[in-house]
Amino acid sequence: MPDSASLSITCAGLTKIHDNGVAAVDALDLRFEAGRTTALIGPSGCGKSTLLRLVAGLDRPTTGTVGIAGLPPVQQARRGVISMAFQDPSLLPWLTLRKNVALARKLARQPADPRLVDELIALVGLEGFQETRPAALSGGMRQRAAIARALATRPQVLLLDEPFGAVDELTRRQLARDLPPLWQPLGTTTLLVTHSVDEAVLLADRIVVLSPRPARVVADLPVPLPHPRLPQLTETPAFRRIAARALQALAQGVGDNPALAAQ
Ligand SMILES: Nc1ncnc2c1ncn2[C@@H]1O[C@H](COP(=O)(O)OP(=O)(O)OP(=O)(O)O)[C@@H](O)[C@H]1O
Repeated sequence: MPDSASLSITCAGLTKIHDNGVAAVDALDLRFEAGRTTALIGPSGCGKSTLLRLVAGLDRPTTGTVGIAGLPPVQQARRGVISMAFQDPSLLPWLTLRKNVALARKLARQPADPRLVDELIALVGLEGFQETRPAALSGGMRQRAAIARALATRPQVLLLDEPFGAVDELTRRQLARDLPPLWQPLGTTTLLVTHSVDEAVLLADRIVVLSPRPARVVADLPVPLPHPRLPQLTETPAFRRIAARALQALAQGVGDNPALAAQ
């Protein structure tokens, strides 16, 4: 049972033209169901991060709206229900790993929960590094720390922007297996930006494929595979079929020959 109400996210006519005139997101109409995980994939520079920043309330739309359970993102962010983990994790250098993760709860005005903090650190494979400062962690370890920090508030909305970019392939697959069971019982609505089609299929219930800039929806694919998704699932025909469809849609979006992309 979810221990918090799930929140859906609705983008209506969402358009973002940056101050330099670059159109990053164009009239997107998308609804992300409460409690589901959606992977956003698309070519580099197509506007994925911009979309995530709009949903987080870090950027304002040029036109159109984002609603999280009907409220503007900024308002939901103030309630502390949104968590983010970005590719470039901004851990506080003077705090230990444990304190960095614990700080998230403090900032969200939630009571301290040392057991949860240590559980999350272990889950992302950083047991033994609780007292280590960020400078002594590798890039991939810092990214995993950022994921633990994002989960420490038990968020209702979780925004992950290429959170595994610097993590090695085996660890990525372990995280893809271990993380969803952590946020699913909370009813967390998760958006994951990734460049890896396999990661999208492993983690998500749905894959939205975006076109080159400005981002438009090219394909909207369900991922009807049961959880937990063990690493060996990537070798199964069902998995490969979904991954091939996502790749094909990506290639179609950039105007490539879909027959080639599917091979
Ligand atoms: N603050 C900004 N000001 C001006 N232009 C921006 C800003 N942020 C992003 N852009 C531009 O908007 C476009 C989309 O960028 P965005 O970072 O959203 O793409 P992305 O799909 O996340 O890229 P990648 O996959 O390479 O991380 C790019 O052309 C980028 O240069």
